[in-house]
Amino acid sequence: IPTFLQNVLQNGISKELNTRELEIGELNFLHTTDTHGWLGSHINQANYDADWGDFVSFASSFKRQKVGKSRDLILIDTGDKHDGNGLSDATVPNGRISTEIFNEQDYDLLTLGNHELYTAENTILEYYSTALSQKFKDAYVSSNVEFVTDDGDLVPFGSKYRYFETHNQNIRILALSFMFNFQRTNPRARVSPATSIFQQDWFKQMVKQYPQDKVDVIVIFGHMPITDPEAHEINHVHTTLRKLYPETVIQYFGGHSHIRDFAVFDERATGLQSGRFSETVGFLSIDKIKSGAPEFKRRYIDFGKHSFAYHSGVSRQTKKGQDLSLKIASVRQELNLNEVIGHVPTSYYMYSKPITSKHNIYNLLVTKVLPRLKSDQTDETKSRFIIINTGSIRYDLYKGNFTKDTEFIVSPFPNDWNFVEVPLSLAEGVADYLNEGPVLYTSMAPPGARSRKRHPESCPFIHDPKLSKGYTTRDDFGCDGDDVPHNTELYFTVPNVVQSVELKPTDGVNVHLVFYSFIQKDILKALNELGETRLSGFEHFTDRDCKRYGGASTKELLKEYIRDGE
Ligand SMILES: O=c1ccn([C@@H]2O[C@H](COP(=O)(O)O)[C@@H](O)[C@H]2O)c(=O)[nH]1
Ligand SMILES: [Zn+2]
Ligand SMILES: [Zn+2]
Repeated sequence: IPTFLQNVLQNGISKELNTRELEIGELNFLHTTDTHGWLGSHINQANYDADWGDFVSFASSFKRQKVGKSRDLILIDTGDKHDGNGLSDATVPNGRISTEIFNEQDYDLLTLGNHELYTAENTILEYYSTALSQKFKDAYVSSNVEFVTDDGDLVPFGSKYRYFETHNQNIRILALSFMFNFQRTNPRARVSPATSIFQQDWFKQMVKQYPQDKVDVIVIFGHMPITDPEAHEINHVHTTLRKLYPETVIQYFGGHSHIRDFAVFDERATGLQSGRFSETVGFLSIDKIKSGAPEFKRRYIDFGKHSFAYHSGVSRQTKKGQDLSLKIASVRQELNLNEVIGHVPTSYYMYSKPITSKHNIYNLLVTKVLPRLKSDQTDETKSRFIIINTGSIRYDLYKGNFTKDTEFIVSPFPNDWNFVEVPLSLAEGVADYLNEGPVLYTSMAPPGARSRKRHPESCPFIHDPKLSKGYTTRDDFGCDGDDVPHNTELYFTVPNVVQSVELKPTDGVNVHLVFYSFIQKDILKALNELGETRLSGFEHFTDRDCKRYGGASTKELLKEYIRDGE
């Protein structure tokens, strides 16, 4: 037994982790979200050093040792399982092996995220290997997403809802799951607005069959942020549900915005969101469920071996967990994810260094990496602007080995480059236009900024070099949600887009504006609005004016830059 666990077992406290026991209630939940293929642990970050085998072990030991036979535990995931790590992205199709590994966890409720809907192959894989699987056919719920069959028929993506009773306390649960209003689905799926389901026959029938007196807890889990200052989707859902179930306890589990978050909806309803990239396991408990005054407790557990051992009281993996960790290690070998391509001389950060810093990753991209882009479709004698959305970069680039895995971690998307030839006077306004507008898809605004509208005041800054760097979370219950205090990360704002500009002195008035096909609609909107105000007799640009630019993806360019050195 490691010394730290001996301390825990003898004294009930963890000096090393500086944490305290979880407050177990009648009904308990462990929640993951936005894992994005991070099933093989964070090799560079000691506090997130657990892999999926450790997590599977933890959930079963925690249930056995801490929850016991008199209380209940429900395990939930809220989607986004692709795009962000070599384990999912280095296979064809993307997720071929990581889906099998992920599905080893015994989830009671699970659903899909938008990353299961960008490509048809991911949607088909998710539908057949998970939603329809023998193991998850009851647990997989999606109330507002449908799958399009080979014949073009629309069928529910899993169950529309799930009603069940817990084993120990016989708590009657009614669970529904909502995807945010995602508009970029491939043709094999359809997402309807969440609130539209309240008009549908199956929903009305469900309310009739399971009215308030037959339900103890409503669980709404889905790929939708629990704090949504722009669209308020979850709040619209809550308003309707509360009318139908005025007294029932409602517990939300959200995702998509990648933050640790907890929100109080009313005295009988709260929501939990559990971060991203297997950095967090969210814990939530509800006590006094039938008293009319339920008590909610929440905690954000770091996805690390020490945290798991402390909270389960067991430091050894289960046989199943051990086998899974061995499988993950061998899949990583098979996919050559540890293959060293180059050396990163210093770390580059997304938001813990200002964008003007030479340690900021966007700064590195626009000054050193994007200028390496070469078109295989058009001449390159013209001046050019290369614009990328900051949301396309997903993780910090750490000092040390740059491996095959690193490529996918930093920039997982195989985005195509397109371009449009435009007057210089328009091109130079596009980035500012997009940055002054609303959030472009998910920008990589830092976690604090994404919940700041709700909590303008932040938690006390922790500066203790002995602690690991990480989150200091402010939520509706205050500042004590992080299971382990971290040395607070500094956050600087990140714009919607960044650009690399190459102006050639001999050039005419037209330039090439190069961008990811993913943001073409936004580029056209910017050009057309700027054109209308800046140029007389302006004619709108359309998709037909946008041509393929070709050339290597950002992930390739970054890899080559690191391999070649400065
Ligand atoms: O091809 C793509 C696909 C996605 N993105 C970026 O990712 C987010 C969505 O990721 P979540 O994990 O669902 O938040 C999207 O808004 C884009 O910012 C991309 O750049 N290219
Ligand atoms: Zn996500
Ligand atoms: Zn998402």
